[in-house]
Amino acid sequence: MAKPVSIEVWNPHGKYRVVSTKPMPGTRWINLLMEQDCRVEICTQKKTILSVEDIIALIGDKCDGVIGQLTEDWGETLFSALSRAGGKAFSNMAVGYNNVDVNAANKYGVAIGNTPGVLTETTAELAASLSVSAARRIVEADEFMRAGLYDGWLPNLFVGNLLKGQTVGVIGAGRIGSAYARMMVEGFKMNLIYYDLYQATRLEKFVTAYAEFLKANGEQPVTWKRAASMEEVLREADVISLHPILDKTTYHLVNKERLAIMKKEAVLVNCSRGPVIDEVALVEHLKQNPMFRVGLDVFEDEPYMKPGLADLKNAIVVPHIASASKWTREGMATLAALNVLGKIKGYPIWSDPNQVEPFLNENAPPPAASPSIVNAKALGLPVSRL
Ligand SMILES: NC(=O)c1ccc[n+]([C@@H]2O[C@H](COP(=O)([O-])OP(=O)(O)OC[C@H]3O[C@@H](n4cnc5c(N)ncnc54)[C@H](O)[C@@H]3O)[C@@H](O)[C@H]2O)c1
Ligand SMILES: O=C(O)[C@H](O)CO
Repeated sequence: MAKPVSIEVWNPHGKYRVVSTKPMPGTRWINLLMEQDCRVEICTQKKTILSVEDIIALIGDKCDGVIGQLTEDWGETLFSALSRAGGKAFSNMAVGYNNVDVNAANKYGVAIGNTPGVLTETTAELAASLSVSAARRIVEADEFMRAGLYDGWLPNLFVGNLLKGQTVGVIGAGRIGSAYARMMVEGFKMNLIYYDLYQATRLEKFVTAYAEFLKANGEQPVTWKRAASMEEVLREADVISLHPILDKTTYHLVNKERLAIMKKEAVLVNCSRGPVIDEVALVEHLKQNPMFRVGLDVFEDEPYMKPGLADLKNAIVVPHIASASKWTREGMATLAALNVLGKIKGYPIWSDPNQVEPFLNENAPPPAASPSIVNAKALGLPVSRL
């Protein structure tokens, strides 16, 4: 039997019981739920990653919906517990939902929400920051200064890579991959090569138009290419950023063999999910190739790093903060709450989960719809006509 968990309660007499497994930024999400007759219970347990047993205790005997986190294992056990408690909806406060067994949710008729769009630019900005920081050795240089080692300008001090005119490679050119590509192409005048299962038409159009603009101004135009294979990107690009979803097809997408075909001075950035890279192979590659650099926001066995990674100067490591801007995190909380609320209230599903702005406007009530339910089709949920 799991120990009781500590909770904070809002609107104790609300008709519907909604549980959030973590305190989330902002108060709009709480207010929106309370306004619609929800009693909101927030787990305040001082434990970063809740176990399945902790969450079962939180769900209790009656629970209409749960807002959860990407660190939690939402599978058969939790969906059956939620269903027994009368629950109809679960939403991750994240766009990625590789921690959720959607088939198990379908079996119990539980709608699964995620939070796309609101974190696209914030995440792409961190990927761009890691790219520049790795290319220009910013973290190493900062540590050097703080250690009191700087005793004057030197021609060879922390020499890194120029981005302008080099090639940026994007693997997974969806929402975030495309936003990142635009930042690197427009901001640093890099050429683009990308690999995705689908054609990124809007991205291609953007780069074409930007190239024409540069040409008209007498500057060298940028170029783009959709690669036929991932290997082509790895071979040709100087900076490579990974932005696919994590599934069976992307697990260890970057492995020992693929690292070996990359340029010796390439920069590799990962703001997707840790297991997309074989981290043991990466540590070995970094040791053998000191001019190869990485910027990592995510790790294979989060919160842990593979042995040796933390000692390497050619690795920049940050703790899964790519979506951590105030506006984005508050927006993620709002979207997650509205996903759960929408299902409880029997609202339809928003027709385009890429266009979630109407839900984020603080000056107007949100549309009567769930912003993004990933198993809407499987559950036969109606789509909003708004
Ligand atoms: N580090 C963070 O804090 C953070 C923040 C946001 C998102 N993410 C991760 O980023 C992922 C992408 O988010 P998004 O909003 O851009 O999603 P998206 O669905 O818009 O983009 C994912 C892209 O990956 C492509 N893809 C899928 N399988 C592929 C394969 N085998 N090879 C190449 N491409 C493949 C898809 O076609 C799609 O274009 C999320 O699933 C999440 O895991 C991480
Ligand atoms: O998938 C996501 O949304 C991230 O990992 C957290 O923002």
